[in-house]
Amino acid sequence: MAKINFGGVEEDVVTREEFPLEKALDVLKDEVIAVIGYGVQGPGQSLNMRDNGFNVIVGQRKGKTYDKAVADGWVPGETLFEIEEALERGTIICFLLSDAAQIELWPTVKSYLKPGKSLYFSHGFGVTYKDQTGIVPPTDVDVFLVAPKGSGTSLRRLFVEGKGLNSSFAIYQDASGHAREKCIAMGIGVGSGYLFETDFYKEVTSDLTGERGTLMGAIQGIFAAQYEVLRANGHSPSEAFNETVEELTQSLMPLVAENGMDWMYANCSTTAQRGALDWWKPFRDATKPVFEQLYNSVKAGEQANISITRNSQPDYREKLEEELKELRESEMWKAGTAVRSLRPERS
Ligand SMILES: NC(=O)C1=CN([C@@H]2O[C@H](COP(=O)(O)OP(=O)(O)OC[C@H]3O[C@@H](n4cnc5c(N)ncnc54)[C@H](O)[C@@H]3O)[C@@H](O)[C@H]2O)C=CC1
Ligand SMILES: CC(=O)[C@](C)(O)C(=O)O
Ligand SMILES: [Mg+2]
Ligand SMILES: [Mg+2]
Repeated sequence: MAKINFGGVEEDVVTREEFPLEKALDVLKDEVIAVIGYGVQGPGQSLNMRDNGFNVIVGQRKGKTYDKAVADGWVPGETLFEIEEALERGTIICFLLSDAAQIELWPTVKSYLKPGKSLYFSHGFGVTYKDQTGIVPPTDVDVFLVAPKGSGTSLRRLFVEGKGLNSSFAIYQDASGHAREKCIAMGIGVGSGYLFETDFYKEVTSDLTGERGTLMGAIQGIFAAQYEVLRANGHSPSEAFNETVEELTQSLMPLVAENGMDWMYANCSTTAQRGALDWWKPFRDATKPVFEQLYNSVKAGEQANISITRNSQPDYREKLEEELKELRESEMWKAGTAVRSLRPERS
């Protein structure tokens, strides 16, 4: 493992240099990797592994998603199967159904986990919240996770561009004595950038916090708050959207991604720098109590409970669609649609 200094804290990480693809292919040469579920992570991970030369099959129930798998080049009866058939054939079972759906399929999956097989997750959810999910793996299988830090869509896109998303990895159970190398080999296989180690509990608590926080929940909240204040003060939707979202995604965040926040600041006016340096701390202080409340709720298992309860309802898709529609049809995001349509590269 490479020792890297992260802001004064030394951590062991796995890079592609020290664990090259050839090594990963060798570690998994006798395995049949069965990706169960072809939603968001399923396609990204299975296609990347297939293109990397691994022996991969997909298990997906019939329907629209199955058809998508066929369109992506998976061949029924050869590399694409009904779920139970894939579970039978696979030696590494990648459980990539939505976290709520995993509960329903678990008894089936469990019945195919013969000794010597491995169970792979991309989230610590099912195992950590076992009191709520009932997911307790048999003791004679390896259990590990690789959690790409981003959407399966980006995992695939970046792979195709020759880049990679970073992933965490964790070993929950090492029955074979080889769980660790198998897990890291899977991490390399799915197209990770570098891999950092965690455990199932830390993976799920950080992930649930991040997606509810700065990655998705908080960012939308801050966008909405600023947009509303600008609109209430007479600014047009164009002006409010550009000043809240478009400039951030098109101009400033790519600079942050490239070289950090200070460098982005340094490439803005001295006026902007002065203001940003004065205001970031009040924003931190105003939102920190909300982040603390969020983390405590995650820690107490409340967020898992809400996710399971809400996402197990028979009409959850319709309800979800209504909430997404509320976002899509808000003035801010409708303004966004118009703004995007005017990007020079789209006309
Ligand atoms: N969406 C993402 O990009 C990320 C997801 N993860 C984790 O990866 C895992 C998979 O998540 P997603 O790809 O988002 O899943 P998803 O919500 O896209 O669902 C995956 C598949 O589950 C199937 N499915 C749903 N209910 C089913 C049932 N009752 N029986 C059989 N099949 C059923 C669907 O047909 C779909 O193909 C989860 O543990 C998630 O937390 C981790 C990182 C990012
Ligand atoms: C994309 C990702 O890693 C998330 C936000 O945690 C998720 O989709 O669960
Ligand atoms: Mg998540
Ligand atoms: Mg995540």
